Amino acid sequence: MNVVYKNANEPIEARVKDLLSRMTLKEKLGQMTQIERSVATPAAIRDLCIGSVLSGGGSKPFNNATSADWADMVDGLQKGAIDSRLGIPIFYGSDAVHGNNNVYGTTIFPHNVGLGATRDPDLVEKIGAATALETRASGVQYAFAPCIAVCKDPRWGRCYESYGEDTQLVRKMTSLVTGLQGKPPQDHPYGYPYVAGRNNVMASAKHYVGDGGTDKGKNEGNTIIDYENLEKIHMLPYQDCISKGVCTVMASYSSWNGTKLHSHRYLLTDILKEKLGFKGIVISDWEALDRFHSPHGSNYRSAVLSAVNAGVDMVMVPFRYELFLEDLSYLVESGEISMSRIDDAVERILRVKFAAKLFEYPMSDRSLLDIVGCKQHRELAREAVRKSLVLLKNGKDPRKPFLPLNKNAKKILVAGKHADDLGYQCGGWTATWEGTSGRITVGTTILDAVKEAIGNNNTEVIYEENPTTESLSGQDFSYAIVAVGEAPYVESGGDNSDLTIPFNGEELLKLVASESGIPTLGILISGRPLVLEASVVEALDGLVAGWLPGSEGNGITDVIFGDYEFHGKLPVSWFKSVDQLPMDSQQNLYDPLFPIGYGLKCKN
Ligand SMILES: OC[C@@H]1[C@@H](O)[C@H](O)[C@@H](O)c2nc(CNc3ccccc3)cn21
Repeated sequence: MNVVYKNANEPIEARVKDLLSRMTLKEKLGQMTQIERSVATPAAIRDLCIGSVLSGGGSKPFNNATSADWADMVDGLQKGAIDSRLGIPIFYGSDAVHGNNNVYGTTIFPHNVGLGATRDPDLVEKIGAATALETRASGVQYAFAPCIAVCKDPRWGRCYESYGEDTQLVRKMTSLVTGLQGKPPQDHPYGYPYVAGRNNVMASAKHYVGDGGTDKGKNEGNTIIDYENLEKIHMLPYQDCISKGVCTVMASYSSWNGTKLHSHRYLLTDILKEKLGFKGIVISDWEALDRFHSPHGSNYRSAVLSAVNAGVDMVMVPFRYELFLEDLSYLVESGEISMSRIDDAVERILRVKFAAKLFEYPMSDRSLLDIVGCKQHRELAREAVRKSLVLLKNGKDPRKPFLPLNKNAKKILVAGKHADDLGYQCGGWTATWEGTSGRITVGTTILDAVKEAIGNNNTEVIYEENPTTESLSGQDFSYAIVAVGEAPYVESGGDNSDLTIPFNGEELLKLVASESGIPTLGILISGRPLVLEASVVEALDGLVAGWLPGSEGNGITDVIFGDYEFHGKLPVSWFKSVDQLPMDSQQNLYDPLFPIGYGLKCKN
């Protein structure tokens, strides 16, 4: 007998209609439920017809779990789904936001602020394709990326997750969706979800809408702006993602003029689904419904009512899923949530699952394991690092450029807290949610890269994380490379209103460059512009914004030693003082230290 929904030759909409008609209410509500790995079991997934499982930032089977360990975990949960009455597969979501960064040994690409500095959408598309391969190798079919926030204020703790402050730049970088999902055929229907095949993942355009425009950059805050500017500044990148067939859109924790996005029917349904024609899934953010009321998690049924009726199709619960299902079931039985709303949500979920070919390929493809952290991907990441670095100063005298540095110098000092710390280089959303210090995965630090670049020359490389005038005196260094910057942070933990260089970074730059009088290149490893006193810039011979480059530190030495030319241009305005924030490059009063788009070349 031809069971339409099980037949891959049937049109997707026919499969959706057939499967929906076979589902009980309980199964439909289960599909709208996304739960966290730590509370997921094959039995619960089977019995409740759970639609999806996720790893919250850093949630993994065990420490240093490899891609194969992840694939074992995901496949184990998928078996529960396949054993359910109708055999509807789950999709497993993870924040693969700069590579498959939760997993040990994967390629870690520069965070989005650095990719914005490249101005290279083709490169970003390739990064998406590489990320998709390494993500699928771990069994994960769904990446919570790209973040297409237009970050208008660097005080925002998620500034580094944004490609920049300019809408048109962010629009170009939505090419990541095509890299992750694959390129839809010419005749692909507008707004319809698309995934090319097993080497691709579903993407999530986030966080809809205006997350990067909140007042004073407060994370999960309030974006105070009229609709015309909300659309012009923050919504246009969603149109680009929808036109590329993005499978999901994640709602923002933030509010628009005082109303939470997660309960905003006009923006989620009237605009996103109806006006913009989005046919995929609107997914909530983590515990977003628990944050509707105070105390956290209170009045939950009311939050479920608001969010689902506003247009949220799948809820990233992620822990209290029995309560979610109980409340949702009550609200449907009572008629406060209509069956047509439930059917719309479930149709969208099934549509994405059929489009992603999950019914045909529910299990991981172990043949992909060899591609994880492979040379080709690391070379791509190294290219991205090269192209992301922005040269802000090159010499105290324009006629005497300081860079490129001499690989055959007699004696080089490498210093600073960020010179030999892979975790700091990678930033947040790496190995753990917040990110950490140290050798957190496979990669090359700045110090490693300097030593590799110097090779067997007679050059002496001295490393001191925290030198003093005493330790430096009489050492006769040819020059110094001093890497300073931010420790990793994430979300509200990164909200910061003074934006000075942590760990006394400015003092160290001054100590090496002026007090010790060593010709010095400063490298700033940070997710955003930081305060640079004029005296510090003046004291330095060279200054480079390195952003959060990820695992391939060689990309940094490629350009500072002149094997490649600098390419990067600022994706954000570099303020003189935080009193100037938020900066607007369109205003006459615009008076940055370095303007958006600024970036020197080495050789001219
Ligand atoms: O990891 C899933 C999502 C991620 O995709 C979103 O971009 C991000 O907003 C997000 N945040 C959390 C967890 N947030 C959290 C905040 C405070 C305490 C515990 C968790 C999960 N997620």
